[in-house]
Amino acid sequence: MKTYHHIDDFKPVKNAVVTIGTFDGVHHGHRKIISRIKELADACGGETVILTFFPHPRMILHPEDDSIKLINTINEKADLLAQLDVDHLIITPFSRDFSNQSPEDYIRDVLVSKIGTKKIVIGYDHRFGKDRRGGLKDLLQLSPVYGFDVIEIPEQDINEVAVSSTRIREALLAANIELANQFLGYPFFLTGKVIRGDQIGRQIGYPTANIHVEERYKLIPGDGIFAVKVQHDNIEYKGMAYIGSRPTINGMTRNIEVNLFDFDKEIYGDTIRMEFLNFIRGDMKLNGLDELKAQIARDKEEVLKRLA
Ligand SMILES: Cc1cc2nc3c(=O)[nH]c(=O)nc-3n(C[C@H](O)[C@H](O)[C@H](O)COP(=O)(O)O)c2cc1C
Ligand SMILES: Nc1ncnc2c1ncn2[C@@H]1O[C@H](COP(=O)(O)OP(=O)(O)O)[C@@H](O)[C@H]1O
Repeated sequence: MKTYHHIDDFKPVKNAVVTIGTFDGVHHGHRKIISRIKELADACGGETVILTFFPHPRMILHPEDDSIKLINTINEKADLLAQLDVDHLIITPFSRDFSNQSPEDYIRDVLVSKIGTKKIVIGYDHRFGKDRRGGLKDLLQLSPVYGFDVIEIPEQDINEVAVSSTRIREALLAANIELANQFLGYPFFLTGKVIRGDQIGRQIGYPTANIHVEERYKLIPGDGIFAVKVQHDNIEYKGMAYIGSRPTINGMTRNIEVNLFDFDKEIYGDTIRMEFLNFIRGDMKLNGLDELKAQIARDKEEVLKRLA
């Protein structure tokens, strides 16, 4: 898959089969749409193109605004789409200029001239152009003029996509990993850098790599203890993760930490990827470090059972 960080970097391709959307999560519903464009492209010897928008204007205008939470970072999304063998991913900033184009200009300049659209697969309710004035109707009207086909994704499929995204976000926020993963069709994951913590972990025999996720818009699951798989330096480890504010030691910050099994290396500054597989239990305020240590030992047994 080729990725372009601006629409202007893309050179129109022959027989572009295009779809447009956010594709947050790249879940079951999204995969169905992607299968559709791949089938259409195969049938006409064309190439699949996904047009997605990033960053959201709210992120640029209000960088301190933390309210946007997404299942995937833009890089994670690109990786997931690459795994699905999409040919081209165009990531374009949702700038004022871009959104101020009239529907007609958008169709002619972006879809036809810049992308070379021959077929567009689009949700029944998709809106574009200034004040979101453009829609399916405009595409259908102009399709004979510019020689492309419009394939509508019916309401039922679009609703399924929206419902899945909402359910996944809600499930993750409620630490219901199994349900989120069921909707996603793959284990939810995050990626971050290992930073220094209070170095209490090693004192109780469970060192934990504290993970800093750079993208503030990445959705972090609700508090709890999780069975995880961690990739570090192309090796996969089993482990147990903790998300919470460490009430036992009156922690001040919400941490993402992981104790890796059969591992004993200093990895500060390294990047790790963590896949969430099971929820084990909720966060608790234990009575001192000895109780915490005993509880973590029980957690480990439970995690090993789940990951067996
Ligand atoms: C499997 C596991 C379960 C944990 N459960 C709790 C808990 O229930 N309550 C709590 O306050 N901290 C819990 N912690 C977090 C510990 O308090 C934390 O790892 C410890 O303070 C070390 O922090 P440090 O990495 O900053 O040194 C848990 C950690 C792990 C790895
Ligand atoms: N099995 C392990 N799991 C996680 N981190 C480990 C492990 N073994 C060694 N480490 C190292 O120890 C660090 C965690 O130790 P800890 O005492 O909890 O310190 P900190 O509070 O700085 O995280 C990790 O960042 C990593 O560099």
